[in-house]
Amino acid sequence: MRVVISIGGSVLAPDLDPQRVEAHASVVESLAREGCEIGAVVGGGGVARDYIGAARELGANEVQLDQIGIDVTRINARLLIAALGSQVDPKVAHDYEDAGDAIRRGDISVMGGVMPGQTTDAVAAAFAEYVDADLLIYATSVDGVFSADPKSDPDATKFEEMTAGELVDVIGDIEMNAGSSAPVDLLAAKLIERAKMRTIVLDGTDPSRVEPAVLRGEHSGTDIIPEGGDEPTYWAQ
Ligand SMILES: Nc1ncnc2c1ncn2[C@@H]1O[C@H](COP(=O)(O)OP(=O)(O)O)[C@@H](O)[C@H]1O
Ligand SMILES: O=c1ccn([C@@H]2O[C@H](COP(=O)(O)OP(=O)(O)O)[C@@H](O)[C@H]2O)c(=O)[nH]1
Repeated sequence: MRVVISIGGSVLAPDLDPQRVEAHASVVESLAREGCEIGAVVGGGGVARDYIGAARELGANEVQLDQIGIDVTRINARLLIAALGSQVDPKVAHDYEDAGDAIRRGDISVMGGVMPGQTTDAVAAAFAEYVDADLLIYATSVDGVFSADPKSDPDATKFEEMTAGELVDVIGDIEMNAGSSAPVDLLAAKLIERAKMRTIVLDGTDPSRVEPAVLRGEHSGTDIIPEGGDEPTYWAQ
């Protein structure tokens, strides 16, 4: 089974805690031992937002701010690489071809951002489509996709499952400035829809939640069901 795991910066590196990074790396290594081929995409987290905020005050434009965000995602990718064993490609992949080559060689490949105007959510979706992944996982700071932002709307309800088209509708109104927060960005949602990619959005603050989701489809987040896609297959079956 080939899986792309997007690890939000907010869950990988809300602060610089080596034990947390190690815990995420352990999950990735454990899945690799189970025979999964793995691509990981790492976000920028609070550090990216701090840099973006400072540079915005200094007058940088949105593309320049995105470039700063990309740099931070790649530093976080290096952190994850440092925690992964010898099975990882030691280079942060800067494009999908390099990432795909690493996976074909049998390595775990780690990416950060690639270009302005999007977030690592879209990188993960494009990476998953490029390598024909069986599953795309978003390990983020909320346990799934809600009808509205659960941090600001107490009446928001969680979708246990939804189509990619419904996902596009729910997140379509969220702002797209550098550093903005959404469980999955709009471009990612469109790519998931186009690729008919089976996708799970879950709470990755506890990294151990990723493994049962990948191996058995067990999680409490949101399943994004492809319209006209294949039935889910799990490695354990
Ligand atoms: N409809 C929604 N459903 C779930 N989360 C939402 C929604 N709208 C906005 N959010 C916000 O999206 C954020 C998730 O993104 P973020 O914290 O940037 O995670 P990551 O670091 O994984 O990218 C959460 O803080 C949550 O409050
Ligand atoms: O391909 C990319 C990936 C990231 N970013 C920028 O880097 C920031 C941090 O990345 P991301 O939002 O994915 O981090 P996370 O939300 O996971 O902390 C984004 O807000 C964008 O400004 C970008 O421009 N292009």
